[in-house]
Formats: sequence, C-alpha cells, structure tokens
Amino acid sequence: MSKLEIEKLHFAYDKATPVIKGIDLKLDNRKTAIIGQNGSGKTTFVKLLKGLLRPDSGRILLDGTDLATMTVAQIAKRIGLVFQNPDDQIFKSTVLDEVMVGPLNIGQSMDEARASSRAALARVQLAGVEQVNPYDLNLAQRKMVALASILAMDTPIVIFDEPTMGQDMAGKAIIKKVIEDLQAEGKAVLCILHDMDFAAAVFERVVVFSQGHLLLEGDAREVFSQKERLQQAYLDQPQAMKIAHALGIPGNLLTVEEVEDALARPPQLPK
Ligand SMILES: Nc1ncnc2c1ncn2[C@@H]1O[C@H](COP(=O)(O)OP(=O)(O)OP(=O)(O)O)[C@@H](O)[C@H]1O
Repeated sequence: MSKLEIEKLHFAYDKATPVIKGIDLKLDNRKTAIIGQNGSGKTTFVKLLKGLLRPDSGRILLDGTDLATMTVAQIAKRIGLVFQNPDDQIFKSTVLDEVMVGPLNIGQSMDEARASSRAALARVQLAGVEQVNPYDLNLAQRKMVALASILAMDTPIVIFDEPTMGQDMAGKAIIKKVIEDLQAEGKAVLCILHDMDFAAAVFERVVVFSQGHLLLEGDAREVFSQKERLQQAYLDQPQAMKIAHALGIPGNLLTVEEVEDALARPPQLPK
C-alpha cells in the first residue's frame, strides 16, 4: 500500500491569513474520513496532497519521497483526486472521452484507456451512457463521471472531496461500495465529508479539522463519541449515536444497523 506522510504542513493563500496550520498526519490502511466545518481547510489540504498547491513549509512524503521533488505527471499516476464540483473536472463532449482523459494522460494506450474507462463507468452504474454528453446528465450523474475518471486511472491513493453531496440513497450505496472495493484492492482512501452518518457507516478512521488545525483523529467510534470536542468544531455526532444515547443504549453505536441489533437483543438485567 502507498504511504502518504504529512509533516508540520503550513499553507496560506494570503500570508496574513494562514489556512493550514501545522498539520501532521500519516495515512494508513484504514479508510479515512476528514470532517470539519466550512472553511476549516479540508479542500486546501487535499489540494496540497495532490500537488495542486505547494506548502509554505512542512513536507508531504509519498512513499518516502518529498512531493515537492515530483512532477505533476508522477503525482498523477499515484494520487487521484475527485473534485467536489464535477464541473471543475469535466470538459469533453462524451462521457467516454471524458473518463479516458485521465488514463490517457498517465500513459495508458488508447485500448487500455477505453477498457479501464468502460469498467470504471460500470462500477459507478453508468454503463450505457458512454456516448452521451456529460452535460446532458444530472449533477449526481456528472459526479459519478468524475469519480469514474479517477477510478480508471487506478491510482494507489484515491482522495474524494464530498462524494455524497447531492447523491440519493442509491448513489451513496454505489459510492460506499466503490470505497470498500478500493480498500479491498489495497488502495489508500481519504475522503472529505459533511455527512456524519456516511462517515460513521463507511470509514474506520476519522480526522477532524478545525480552523486549519487537526483537532482530533482516531477510530471512528472513539472520535464520534467525543461530543464536546466535536461541538467545539461545530460538528454533530452521527444520528444513530444520538438516538442510541437518547435510548440509553451503551457502546457509542455508529450506525442504524448497530442500533437495530442492540434493540433486538434481550435487555441486560442489572445484577
Ligand atoms: N483560492 C483561494 N484563494 C483564497 N482563499 C481561499 C481559496 N480557496 C479557499 N480559500 C479560503 O481558505 C479557507 C479554507 O477553505 P477550504 O475550501 O480549504 O475549506 P473547507 O474546509 O474545504 O471548506 P468547505 O467545507 O466549505 O469546502 C477559507 O477561508 C476559504 O475562504
């Protein structure tokens, strides 16, 4: 598995207003969610990881090599970033041509790019729309096209910026499966999310950003159980955990399924 290590990272768009303030983080083999209120620096952080912005100080090591010494092409083969807004990414006039851009850019042959792009479209349930103009699809579908274009590149690290925004239950289920399959394939997955329920249901590790700092990080259950610290970052606990607490169910449950299981068990009588 590819390793991404972030050391004492600092960044400001404008020197007077620092945005990333000394972040240290190592990606490991756990699926990792980044949460944090609007403007806490999440998107800026992942743009730094992808080499789209350069740190003011600190280092990002990709498998031990400083990202600052790598070319855009070298980074593109190793790190895929699915943008929050697909329209920042889409510019071709057919879905297939659009998805093929990334694979062709990183050196896949025409045949390889066509095959990997068709397979990626099938993974996001868009088989059959290859010849459609992406702008004849709705926003949720365009987000899937943008996701497919990154999947087709088969990078060892995949970063998502708000993949579930604007997706219905079916779309979220597709994204959940994609993320779980990527992990099963040995890839590192990092995902910015506002949806605490999705983060709790899908991710093993949660990183909390607050005003450019890393406020909390750890296993999802442990992080989401820290209600007061989350409130400090203007974040809420997952719905299932709040319901479980309201019902007096112990154990900091993360998902509706865990609550259902707890309710189905016979009550524990006090000894
Ligand atoms: N291109 C830019 N130029 C100047 N300032 C920027 C730029 N992009 C973001 N910022 C500022 O940097 C700060 C962090 O923004 P960023 O988008 O990284 O936060 P975020 O946590 O991803 O927010 P959101 O959840 O709303 O996407 C904000 O104050 C934002 O206004």
